[in-house]
Amino acid sequence: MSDSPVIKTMRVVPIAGYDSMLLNIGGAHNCYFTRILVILTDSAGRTGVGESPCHASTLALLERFRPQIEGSELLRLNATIATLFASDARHQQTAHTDDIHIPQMNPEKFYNATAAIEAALLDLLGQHLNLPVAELLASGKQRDRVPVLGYLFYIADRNLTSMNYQAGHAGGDAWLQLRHEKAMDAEGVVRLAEAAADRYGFRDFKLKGGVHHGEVEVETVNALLARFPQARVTVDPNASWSLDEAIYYGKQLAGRIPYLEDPCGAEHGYSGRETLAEFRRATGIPVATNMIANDWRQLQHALQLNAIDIPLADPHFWTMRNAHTVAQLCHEWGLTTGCHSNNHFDVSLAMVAHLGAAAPGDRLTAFDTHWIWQDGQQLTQHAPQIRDGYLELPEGPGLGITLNMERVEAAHALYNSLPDKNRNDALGMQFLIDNWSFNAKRPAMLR
Ligand SMILES: O=C([O-])C(=O)C[C@H](O)[C@@H](O)C(=O)[O-]
Ligand SMILES: [Mg+2]
Repeated sequence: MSDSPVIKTMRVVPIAGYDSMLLNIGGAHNCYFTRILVILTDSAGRTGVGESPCHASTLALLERFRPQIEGSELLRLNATIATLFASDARHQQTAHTDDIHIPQMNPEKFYNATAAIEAALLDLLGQHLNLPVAELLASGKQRDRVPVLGYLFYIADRNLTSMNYQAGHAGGDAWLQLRHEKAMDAEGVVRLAEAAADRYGFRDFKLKGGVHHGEVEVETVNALLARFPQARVTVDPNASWSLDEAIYYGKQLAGRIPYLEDPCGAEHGYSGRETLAEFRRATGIPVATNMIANDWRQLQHALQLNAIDIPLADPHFWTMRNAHTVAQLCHEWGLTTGCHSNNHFDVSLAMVAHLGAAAPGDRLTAFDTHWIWQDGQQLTQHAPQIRDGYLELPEGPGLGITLNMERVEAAHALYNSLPDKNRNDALGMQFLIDNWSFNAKRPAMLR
């Protein structure tokens, strides 16, 4: 035995929080969103934490991994994580009925589970060494703050539903009120952007598309650019446009947007990687993706086809250390580093902050985060802060956060009270359009 601290306990805590009625190609976000916390304690009396998207199969995998984690030596975390990767769980395919953005072949639940464990181990290791996690990733800490973007959505009218969407509080900060109110057109989205820019100082915005007809979404991008002429604005229709449509809209936006995200996808026997390569050639617009380059094999094919410029390597899809390796490849190979996000709590925000802080080079596009939609629901004593358009690296060793256990238990109780625990964006859409069902090629409001 070395003199390494030993992992004593691994607690897996499914949790829930509140969300607005945000629209995307998969439908409408539920009034609740769910995540998982992995909380590790070690023989030195420390606590480490990681966060991941929540799904019943991820919870089952975490239970399966427990024997490999409890009793392991902290300083041998490389070997511990390697045993997880060596297990057959990595290659098992899971059911994807509720997932809209991840290709069928991607065993993403394995990565979600492993990512949360790895983050918690890195948190403990950083505390043991008295170093921030950013210093433990291969290139070490490069910066103290990471540019992040204002992630804008069209918002449906919650009053049309019988679901428990929260209302904002009038008279306070405009963002904290507007994020709960209907915003179905360019004017509404510009108001949201103004409120978000006032509160967080954003200079970059991304519009979640795949909701209205492409013309309407281009009009919204134009309205954002007119209101924020210095800002970097883009749109992500989640591959709902055909290649022809993507080229048509792309040519209207060319020269005024920094990149387009997944403008088109698989069609007529051609893969998404092939259509994106054609889109790039036709428009010259850089392409970002979180849909067709989510593991090493997909990334390899995407790069061979020259299909993408910005792989949005989300640490929850890759693990923090693998996402950092993608950032290194971007740096060495002339690509741009970026990061995808889903709704999340502040543990994930800290994971993203450390990843961004350690990404080498200066070709970094503003990272995604949905956290502004959850701001105020934090589960830590002091959530990382977004100021002046930057996510600040929390101070202190490890991830630099301390859980507020009272809030964690309340979020766990909320999760336990939910009838539907897995994500299902079709539910809310039924209040807007009768018998609505998902169609990967149709924006959500067009049926
Ligand atoms: O394509 C993307 O950027 C995302 O997957 C981000 C989120 O999942 C977003 O689309 C959502 O949650 O509606
Ligand atoms: Mg995307």
